[in-house]
Amino acid sequence: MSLTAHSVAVFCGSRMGDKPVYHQVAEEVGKTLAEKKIRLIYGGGANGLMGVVADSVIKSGGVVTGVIPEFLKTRERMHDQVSELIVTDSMHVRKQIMFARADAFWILPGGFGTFDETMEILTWKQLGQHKKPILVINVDGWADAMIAMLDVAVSQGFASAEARALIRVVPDVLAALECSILADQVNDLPVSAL
Ligand SMILES: Nc1ncnc2c1ncn2[C@@H]1O[C@H](COP(=O)(O)O)[C@@H](O)[C@H]1O
Repeated sequence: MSLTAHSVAVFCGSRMGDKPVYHQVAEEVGKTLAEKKIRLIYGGGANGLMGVVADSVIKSGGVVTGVIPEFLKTRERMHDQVSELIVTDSMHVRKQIMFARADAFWILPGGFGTFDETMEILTWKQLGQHKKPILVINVDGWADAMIAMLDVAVSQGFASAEARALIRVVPDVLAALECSILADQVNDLPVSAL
């Protein structure tokens, strides 16, 4: 028997990006999570695509946990309408809480912070620290270059094909949902391990 995730961490931009389709898909992600009664775990800001996803979940009657470090409360405009807001004293603790609370990770268009979060969650999986699904929603090819970089690491002998298979690229939100199946999970990482 397979179970769909109860909570999904969405990593995406704190900016809007340059294409309307990014905004549209971020809204669709929020609506879908709310309709499927899946809790959104995210970075807690109201800016950019992050804010769009959170607003969309809230508008559709869903549940949102925002996790934001104290030092980013102003810069990322902390969202004050979320169901649960966790303010951390560091970026590391934010990442740890988001990791621990999520059953799966969805990656939407974003910038350097999104890349960092994606690589970290992928490398933790490569090191056997979790088995949670990681899905890149490749909206209008935004992730092509990032995926190409992973493939180059494999072709140059720096990563295994097995490790490359730990992150999946999907075309849309529906596919991400279908791939977000609960896997056996290794115990959550203690903060001290980061
Ligand atoms: N180095 C980082 N590690 C984790 N998360 C980060 C880092 N830098 C920024 N972030 C957060 O990621 C999201 C999205 O950032 P974008 O650069 O807009 O993709 C944001 O909440 C950052 O605080």
